[in-house]
Amino acid sequence: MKAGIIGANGYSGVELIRFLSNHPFVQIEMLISHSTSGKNIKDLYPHLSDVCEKTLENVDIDEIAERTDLLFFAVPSGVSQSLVPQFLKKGLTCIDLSGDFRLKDPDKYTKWYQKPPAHQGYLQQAVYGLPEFYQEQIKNAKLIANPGCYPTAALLGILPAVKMGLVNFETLIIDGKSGVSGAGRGVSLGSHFCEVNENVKAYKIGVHQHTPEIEQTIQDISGEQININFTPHLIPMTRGIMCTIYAGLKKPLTTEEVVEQYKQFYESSYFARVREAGDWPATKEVYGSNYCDIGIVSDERTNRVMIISVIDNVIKGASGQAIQNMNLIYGWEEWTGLTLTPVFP
Ligand SMILES: NC(=O)C1=CN([C@@H]2O[C@H](COP(=O)(O)OP(=O)(O)OC[C@H]3O[C@@H](n4cnc5c(N)ncnc54)[C@H](OP(=O)(O)O)[C@@H]3O)[C@@H](O)[C@H]2O)C=CC1
Ligand SMILES: CC(=O)N[C@@H](CCC(=O)OP(=O)(O)O)C(=O)O
Repeated sequence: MKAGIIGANGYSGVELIRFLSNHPFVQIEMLISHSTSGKNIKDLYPHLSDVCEKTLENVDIDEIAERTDLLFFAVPSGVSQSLVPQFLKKGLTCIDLSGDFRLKDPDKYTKWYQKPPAHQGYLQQAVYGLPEFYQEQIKNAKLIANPGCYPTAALLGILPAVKMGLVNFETLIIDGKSGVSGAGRGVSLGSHFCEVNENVKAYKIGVHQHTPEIEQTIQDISGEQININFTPHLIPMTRGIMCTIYAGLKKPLTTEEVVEQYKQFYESSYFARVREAGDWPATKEVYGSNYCDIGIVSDERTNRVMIISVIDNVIKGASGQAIQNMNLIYGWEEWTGLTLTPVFP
């Protein structure tokens, strides 16, 4: 199978190159970039020397459609929606890492992304690429809306409790912390070393674009309307996301009881690892891997459950999950090319 990457010179793009270079059934056919076409990827990223030394190419719809079977879109929201439909019409499978096709309601996209939405038909066609919950739909998809990084960590943490009917939704609070690579390779004041180092900063409180994505998926799984409180923070590390989730329990349960239910729930999910009672995950324990690690505490004093969920934002939060989705579409084992042990220390 021949794959292309649009936005190959960004952080998610180079992670896709790393995984696809090790994938037994995929050949990287084209690396595409609009600002660095003509350059060799190894000159932009020397760590790819001898691994992938392809020249970046321009966006040429007909040529891309002729040479590739599947395209990854590792470009910003607003850009994907102008490109994806042209390739869908030519029969290619499209996996979009941006937020352009995640929200089913175009008005919500306009409100939270402050941009015009993609055409409604494509929003309806897109399958939300969270394999632990939408595996059957993903297998038949032509267009995948790969989840956002915070929603991946938050949803893998809370959705089992939602699906098993353990928690009250009106009390749901999600506190997210992200490493700086979540903002991409582009330079900005917010990701400047002096602004991030020795600092912890909350941002986009109450207006973060991942809020409606988390709400939409919880509503889809539960069938109930919900509004959440979500507060993202930028912290001085390169990779990793931790979401700490607080929810009221419908009936009292011990930590051991909730842990046991989560373990059973994720028994057949390769990439979701549930910790034993009293063991809480840290971002370094999933660094460089496609795992999501989940720790749970039931606070019997407040009758709340607290769930700690960690991922590598560029992998399970972006490129690794995109490869997992590709594997499901092509009928390969979901872990093909993704069985990397986390890098520690
Ligand atoms: N980093 C992360 O942890 C995560 C990222 N994502 C999403 O993945 C996508 C890529 O993110 P990331 O790799 O971090 O971003 P980067 O900023 O590192 O890379 C962005 C890429 O988009 C391309 N690009 C930018 N503007 C345009 C344009 N107008 N037309 C065509 N290409 C363009 C750039 O190429 P060029 O230099 O040629 O302009 C570059 O390759 C985004 O939608 C992001 O939200 C999702 C989850 C997590
Ligand atoms: C640290 C950091 O800045 N993270 C980014 C994540 C953006 C992202 O993944 O964008 P999508 O909307 O395409 O999902 C943010 O919080 O906006």
